[in-house]
Amino acid sequence: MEGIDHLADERNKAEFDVEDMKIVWAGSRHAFEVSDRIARLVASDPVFEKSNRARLSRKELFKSTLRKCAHAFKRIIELRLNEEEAGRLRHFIDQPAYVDLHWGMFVPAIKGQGTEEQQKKWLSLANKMQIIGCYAQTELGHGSNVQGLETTATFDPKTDEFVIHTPTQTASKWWPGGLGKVSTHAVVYARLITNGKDYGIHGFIVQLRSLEDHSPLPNITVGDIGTKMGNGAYNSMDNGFLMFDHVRIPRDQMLMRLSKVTREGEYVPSDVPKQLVYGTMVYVRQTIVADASNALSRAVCIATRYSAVRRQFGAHNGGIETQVIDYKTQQNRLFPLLASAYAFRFVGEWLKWLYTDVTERLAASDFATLPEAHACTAGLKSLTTTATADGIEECRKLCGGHGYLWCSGLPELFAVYVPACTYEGDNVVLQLQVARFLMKTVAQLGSGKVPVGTTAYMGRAAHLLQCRSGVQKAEDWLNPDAVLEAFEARALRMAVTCAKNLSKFENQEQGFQELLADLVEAAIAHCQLIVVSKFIAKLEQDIGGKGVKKQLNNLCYIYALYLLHKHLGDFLSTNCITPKQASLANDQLRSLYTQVRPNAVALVDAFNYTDHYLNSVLGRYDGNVYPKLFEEAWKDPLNDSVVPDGYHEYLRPVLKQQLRTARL
Ligand SMILES: CCCCCCCC/C=C\CCC/C=C/C(=O)SCCNC(=O)CCNC(=O)[C@H](O)C(C)(C)COP(=O)(O)OP(=O)(O)OC[C@H]1O[C@@H](n2cnc3c(N)ncnc32)[C@H](O)[C@@H]1OP(=O)(O)O
Ligand SMILES: Cc1cc2nc3c(=O)[nH]c(=O)nc-3n(C[C@H](O)[C@H](O)[C@H](O)COP(=O)(O)OP(=O)(O)OC[C@H]3O[C@@H](n4cnc5c(N)ncnc54)[C@H](O)[C@@H]3O)c2cc1C
Repeated sequence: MEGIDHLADERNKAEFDVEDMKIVWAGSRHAFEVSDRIARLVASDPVFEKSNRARLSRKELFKSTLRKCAHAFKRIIELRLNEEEAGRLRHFIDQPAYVDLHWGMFVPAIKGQGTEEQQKKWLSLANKMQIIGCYAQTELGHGSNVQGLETTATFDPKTDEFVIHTPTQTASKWWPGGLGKVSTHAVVYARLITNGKDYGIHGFIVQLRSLEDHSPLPNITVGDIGTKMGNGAYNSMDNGFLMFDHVRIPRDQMLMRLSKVTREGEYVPSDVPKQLVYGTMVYVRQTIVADASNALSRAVCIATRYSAVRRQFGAHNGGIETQVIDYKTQQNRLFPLLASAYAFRFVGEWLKWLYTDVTERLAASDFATLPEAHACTAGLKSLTTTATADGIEECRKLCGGHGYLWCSGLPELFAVYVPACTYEGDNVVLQLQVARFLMKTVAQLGSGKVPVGTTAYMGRAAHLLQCRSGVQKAEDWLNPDAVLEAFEARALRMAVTCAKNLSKFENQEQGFQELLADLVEAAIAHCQLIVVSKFIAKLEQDIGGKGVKKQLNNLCYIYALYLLHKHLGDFLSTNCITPKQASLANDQLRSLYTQVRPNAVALVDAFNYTDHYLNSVLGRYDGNVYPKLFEEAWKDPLNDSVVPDGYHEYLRPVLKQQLRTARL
């Protein structure tokens, strides 16, 4: 059956041009060509083989990760890959590794917080990987509460040095990726103390290991924090612990772009907002949003192809059974995830634009949009990672029993992805940041300050607080204004209700703590509005290609109406829609599922994933699932011998009843 495309019928049904959709998914023809070329390069290189990852011991997995990273670096140099191509190469190698933190956080932290001189010195080393760095912020006792970090950096004017110290066990750095076994350097976040005064958290470049023999430098204790969830999965990463015993570094290793300490030990505060010290987190949260669509689309691609291959029930007189993708229940679980993958793609594109815009403004000393950029990156990171992690698990269930096999690709994908709900800010803690931003915006309504950007809708409070949806028939739910109005009214009404409830408390902070759960829900409603509105905005762009826009339109309204259905309680209790309108939305949703059904396989083909990248027997491009499941089963070490190890010691005595006591 090798060489036969078992999904050919599905592909023939498609009503749009897949090649054109591939360009839309990639973002541009250029981006598509780069991704396509690099994905094939990785897939054809035996060093990047990954099908046996789960069977490796932690040590073997880690060593093979080091090998892959070194080989990737060699190929980048040999092929003279540019930054974009190198990034795609690391992406398609698809193995969490120290390089993610080196390129993803260490380098950006120096770029964002280092002076020009510091950038020149440290980036020239980091860019050539003559030093390897990590981002050491979280401590054993403090992760979310950055202000609560305990590590100290005390200035010693006698020697012009900072003394980096871990005063307690809870102050030990704990979690930084790449720290455990690899990094030679770290950007360490510590409390800056000079002239006996604590000036709060600042970043410092600290060398951890010898560049000669890799041993830890004196007074530094460093190691790996231990095995994490899942076989293979995130265990290729050396998340580490780190303790300093009065380690001295030169004063000029404090990242001084924002604030400084002079030779005399005087603290010179920054003339820009102090929150810019959190800038690396804003950057990474933005990349995590862009990455959510990769992970979700991968799971959806596997579940969609397999749902088209898999048949259950419905056979009459020995005929073939029904493809499980034809069951409305399967569609109701799968198609909203397909739509979410596209929605997150487009909101990720938009967030990248927002981040670039705020960065340019900051460079021109315009800080006005920083709070919004923080709220958007925090809220969308939280929203998209939660939905993606849940979505991957749903895809596993959509694949029935075979989804639970490691070779489905889904267990490992879930185990690698799920910590995204925690790292770079716990998802609840991040939504609370959005809630604070919303409460401030609501408080300013009526003050003459006009809300802008993603909160511009709040400026139409007079209308949105009292409007009733005009939807009268199912098709009305395909009207962008109707959908936007319902989402805007719901988000605003939830925020305003929270603000009203807050105002009943004398102590605002106490009130905030009391209302945390409602505030998170209001923040989620606001973030969902952002995603829906950016999908609708995408449809307003000039999108070419046969039938492409129609498909995107269907997916956009599936995303919106599915959310409406899922959060019906919000929409009904805030009187944004009536039960009748909710029922019409459901009718429309079912109709959209029917329209997407013949296009489903082509819509996941548009992700252009190689079989290597998917690493899934169930998600194979050719749909040749069953023989390949057998092949994988035969490869399992338990099948190396017909009679298992341990038979003579532990099975035979049981079977032969040699373990029976005399009494029995
Ligand atoms: C394409 C491929 C891409 C792949 C993508 C993968 C990349 C890497 C992959 C994987 C590796 C994972 C690596 C993980 C790394 C980490 O986890 S690093 C550690 C991350 N840690 C956190 O995120 C901690 C979370 N906590 C915080 O961010 C903050 O402490 C806080 C919760 C925001 C609270 O801050 P604070 O204590 O200061 O308290 P507040 O009083 O609430 O805030 C003060 C004001 O500051 C504003 N604020 C807060 N944060 C920011 C920010 N980041 N930017 C701008 N402004 C900020 C806040 O709104 C307050 O403002 P106000 O005074 O006006 O109200
Ligand atoms: C795989 C992985 C990689 C990581 N990589 C790095 C790295 O490279 N560098 C680095 O510095 N760190 C890293 N981290 C650490 C990560 O950033 C933190 O774990 C994260 O910020 C969450 O903090 P925490 O662990 O302290 O959670 P906690 O804050 O202890 O959260 C525990 C619970 O308390 C709740 N909670 C906490 N505060 C509040 C509040 N104010 N209101 C309501 N609820 C609250 C949370 O919602 C959560 O349910 C990594 C973590 C993981 C899992």
